[in-house]
Amino acid sequence: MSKFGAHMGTTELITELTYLTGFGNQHSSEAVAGALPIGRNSPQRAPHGLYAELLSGSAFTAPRAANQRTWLYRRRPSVVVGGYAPLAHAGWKTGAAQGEHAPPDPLRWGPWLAATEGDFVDGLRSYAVNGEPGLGGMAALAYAATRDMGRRALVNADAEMLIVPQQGRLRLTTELGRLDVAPGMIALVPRGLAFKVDLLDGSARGYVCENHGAAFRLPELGPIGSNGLANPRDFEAPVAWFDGAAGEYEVVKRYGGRLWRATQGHSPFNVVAWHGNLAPYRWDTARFMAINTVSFDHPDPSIFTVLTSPSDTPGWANVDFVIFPPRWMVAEDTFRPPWYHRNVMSEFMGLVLGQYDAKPEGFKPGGASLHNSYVPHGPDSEAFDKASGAHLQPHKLDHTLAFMFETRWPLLPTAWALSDAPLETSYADCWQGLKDDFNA
Ligand SMILES: O=C(O)Cc1cc(O)ccc1O
Ligand SMILES: [Fe+2]
Repeated sequence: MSKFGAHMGTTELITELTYLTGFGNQHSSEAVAGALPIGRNSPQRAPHGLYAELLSGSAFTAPRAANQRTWLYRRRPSVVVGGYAPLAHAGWKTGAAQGEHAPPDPLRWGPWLAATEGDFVDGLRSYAVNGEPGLGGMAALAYAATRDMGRRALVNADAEMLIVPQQGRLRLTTELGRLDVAPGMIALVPRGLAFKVDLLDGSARGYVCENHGAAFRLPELGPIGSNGLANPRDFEAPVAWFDGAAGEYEVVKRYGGRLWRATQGHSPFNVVAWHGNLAPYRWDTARFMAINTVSFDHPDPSIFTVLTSPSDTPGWANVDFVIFPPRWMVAEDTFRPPWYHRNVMSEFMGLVLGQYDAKPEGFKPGGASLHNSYVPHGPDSEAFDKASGAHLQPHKLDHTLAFMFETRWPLLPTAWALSDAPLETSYADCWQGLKDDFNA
């Protein structure tokens, strides 16, 4: 039984894997007793004949609160890999240079079904991109997989990867150990860490945010105080685990907005012990302590921020990860769904489960929408009529999970998103029924 008890509801999990808890903690883990050096990081000879290797997520001189690094004690250092050659890919795009012109229309896609068999890497498709790998920005992607990655690893040197499963449980094997991730949970893989995705249910589908900017962190809580929203202790990191099986491995590397591949004669998942505060995590959205009005009005969606990647301008996120979880609606004399709005920030949304209150029928689980910078949007006519006529009682929005990647830079849809993906041709029609009801 996992640490997430059955009482949490959305994600009855999975296996007996064990985890270390606490976002950003200084974790320590060893798969073999004595593999972790005590009192120093680089002894003349590391224990058990292992190699010491440092993985940093921040400049050495970053302020202590933002400093991230982990020491790995492994059977061979990751420099032992063959030469890289370019690898073609059907639809993984990153950076504004790989996007198309963004039309000033709202865009929405139905659930995507991959036409071909493939693993997690094969099944990545970018909906929308901005920024530039190495400098900042993000990409919003879909994934669909019908095969394990098996003896294939991915190293994304361009971006941290936030994975949002929508169908099918995943087993992530990372250099630091294994994580089981079900729909309703998310996984966060640090930039530059090797990992692979195997399928616990035979197939899987979901979303990915590639974050080219500052690493995701928990948002400040301000007047909320010292508890609430996503709580640090609910983030689970893996314990050290290594792959003993000999044989060839393919390493796929995202580097400079391009994909590369190399082969090596051993598994990259050969880390016997590690310690540090740069680690992959899983987190169950059912653990989100939602805060909202208990009087009136609809608060800004920033109240639902799980993780934020700040930019260099205070308050203007490179990307925020925001969820719309099950919650009670109690506002009095209030139009409860989102208001109509035009925002400077750009909003990419996905739906894991159920219905989203602003678009009860039109937005499908597995679908996606893009309301770009200054593109007007809000509840469709159906949602408006329902909410403005509703008898306002406490009401539970249940069996629902929508999310948003919100970024300060406009998102450019990709060629795939505009042509091959299930783009709706008349999305904007969902607002045409909003009549002029003015009566003077
Ligand atoms: O557009 C959306 O559906 C996302 C959203 C939700 C909300 O409650 C307020 C603003 C906002 O952009
Ligand atoms: Fe919005």
